[in-house]
Amino acid sequence: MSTPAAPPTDRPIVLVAAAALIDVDGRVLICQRPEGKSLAGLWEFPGGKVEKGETPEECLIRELHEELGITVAQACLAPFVFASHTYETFHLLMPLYLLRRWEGIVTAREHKAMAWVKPDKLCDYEMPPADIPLVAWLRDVL
Ligand SMILES: Nc1nc2c([nH]c(=O)n2[C@H]2C[C@H](O)[C@@H](COP(=O)(O)OP(=O)(O)OP(=O)(O)O)O2)c(=O)[nH]1
Ligand SMILES: [Mg+2]
Repeated sequence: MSTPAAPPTDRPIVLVAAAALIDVDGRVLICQRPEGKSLAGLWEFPGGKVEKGETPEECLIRELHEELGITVAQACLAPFVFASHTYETFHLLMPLYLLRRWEGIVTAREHKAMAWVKPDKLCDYEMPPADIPLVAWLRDVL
């Protein structure tokens, strides 16, 4: 017997593009969300909401420049895994790309703090619930 369909909701699907920057020692960059924003204080992968008319890759190149001050070539963005998570007011769909090459010095321009973390230590940082499965994938692959 098939499961009855869930009743429709008006919860929008929000598309967010994010990147796991990986340094030469295999550490991953996470950034702490600033006060005054949703999920403040939690550690996330840099990135942001895909705007109208943008591809996820264009969005990510823009966001990484705004948030970290780096220049990224589209060819260096390697699609990895995605998060699909229901929050109270929206459903998050978030592709995560791996990124090992960029130009410029990574600087926390909009975040409260940033950290380069070995994959097996990411669990020491509180991250949004949507990110938990992504951390497991990174631990397996890196
Ligand atoms: N960037 C990012 N966002 C995440 C992660 N995990 C997670 O649940 N989110 C959520 C938090 C937010 O609801 C949404 C991203 O929105 P945001 O506020 O950072 O978007 P943005 O950078 O475009 O900023 P804004 O212009 O809307 O202020 O996705 C993550 O690892 N990285
Ligand atoms: Mg952002």
